Amino acid sequence: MQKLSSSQPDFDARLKALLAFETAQDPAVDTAVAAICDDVKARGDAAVVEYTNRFDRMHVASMAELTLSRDELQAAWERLPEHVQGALSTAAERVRRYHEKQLAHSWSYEDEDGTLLGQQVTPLDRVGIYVPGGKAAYPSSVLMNAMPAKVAGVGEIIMVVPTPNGERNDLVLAAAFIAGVDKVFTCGGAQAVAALAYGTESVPQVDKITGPGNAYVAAAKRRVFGVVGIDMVAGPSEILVICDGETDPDWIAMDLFSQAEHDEIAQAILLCPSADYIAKVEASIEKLLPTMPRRAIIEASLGNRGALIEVRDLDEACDIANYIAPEHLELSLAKPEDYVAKIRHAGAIFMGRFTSESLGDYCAGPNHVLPTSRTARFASPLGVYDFQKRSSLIRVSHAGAQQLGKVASILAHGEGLTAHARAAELRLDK
Ligand SMILES: NC(=O)c1ccc[n+]([C@@H]2O[C@H](COP(=O)([O-])OP(=O)(O)OC[C@H]3O[C@@H](n4cnc5c(N)ncnc54)[C@H](O)[C@@H]3O)[C@@H](O)[C@H]2O)c1
Ligand SMILES: N[C@H](CO)Cc1c[nH]c[nH+]1
Ligand SMILES: [Zn+2]
Repeated sequence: MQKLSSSQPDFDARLKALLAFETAQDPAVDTAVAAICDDVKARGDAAVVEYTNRFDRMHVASMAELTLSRDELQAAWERLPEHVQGALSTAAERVRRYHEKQLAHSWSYEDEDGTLLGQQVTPLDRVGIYVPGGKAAYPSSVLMNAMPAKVAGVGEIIMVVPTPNGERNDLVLAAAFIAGVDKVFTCGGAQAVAALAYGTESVPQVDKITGPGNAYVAAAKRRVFGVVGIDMVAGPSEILVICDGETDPDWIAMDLFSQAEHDEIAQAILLCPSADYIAKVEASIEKLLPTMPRRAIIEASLGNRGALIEVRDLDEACDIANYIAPEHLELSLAKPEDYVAKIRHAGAIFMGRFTSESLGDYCAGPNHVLPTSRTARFASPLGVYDFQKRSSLIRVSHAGAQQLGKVASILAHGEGLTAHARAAELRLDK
């Protein structure tokens, strides 16, 4: 794992190199994804079945074998032990309650002359949610995608999830059941994204696709954007921890592991003003790594893209955090409230020593689908707003047409658009 110090003369260049990662910019991935998407568009179900057999090592003959009804989701729920049902329900309820606060409502106002202006908010008709499943199963991602869609009032939720080797995960299916998913297709990757975007004989075309995934999924979402809406192009998971040097170093090591274990190209970084403390975290990492079932992934991730960075002070740590714009930022500090206002760019901010990022991944309430790869500079967590859209409302009164008609006429003539001008002028009193 790299060790850096902000006082190194070439620190800025080193930090830039550490962060360098562009989702789905690999031309080989783009080429493969383009071919898969075009094939699914042309051949529909047959192509989805072929690619699923190839990439997920399955042996199905038709799309029917990749289709799950609500009854099958319910059966998965009923197979779960009671304490697991309880945990899933608690998480779902907390996620629902948080997202209800995000619900936007229609609004309007009237000018003095009776002209009405406003915005009508409507849910999307049908959305597709992508639940990753290549290297791990993610029931929590089912909740994080489906609950905001449900709260928004989306008419139909179609979920896709790969089941490598044909192994279905009851927790994932049960989460889909309690979240109110309407239909599940057990396929993933670019072929699933293309099926949702273009529609096939079995998969209904959706209006928007949300959810994280690997480079193939990201490239496919980027490719189909425009045919359908997408939430974001998500990259691998990231965590940035700012610590004052007083948190148990084992806790911080495990928090870094928690995102590193997602993927060999996930990113985990610690910023701390104390070199002694950094050495303690390093020792904790060495001690704890052999105890981790996903040790190989964690080791690769920390080796590839992890770093322990000594900073001058906590203010500088906040400046660096704003540059990194991480997906997850832990403020493992005595008084996180003193620093939170200094953070302008982060997908989610976890405040205080007891707030491990992992609680946010599962059950705190806020969404865990967050902007990655520095996109928190301009993007926000997945939310109810991603499943609602807005139409402007304009109802001009007779009196309003007199005033607005004159303004529009002048501007339309200025643009040389006579029909626009005449349409306004025809409504002026003679
Ligand atoms: N941001 C979040 O909220 C969040 C949540 C969970 C996971 N993640 C991230 O999502 C990613 C999940 O990736 P994953 O791989 O586990 O699952 P995935 O479902 O994204 O990808 C699996 C699919 O990739 C396709 N694929 C694999 N190799 C291919 C190849 N050579 N050619 C064409 N297609 C191929 C297959 O179709 C397979 O079904 C990880 O990076 C993880 O960190 C993010
Ligand atoms: N940390 C992931 C988002 O980057 C979400 C997740 C799901 N399960 C565990 N973690
Ligand atoms: Zn996670």
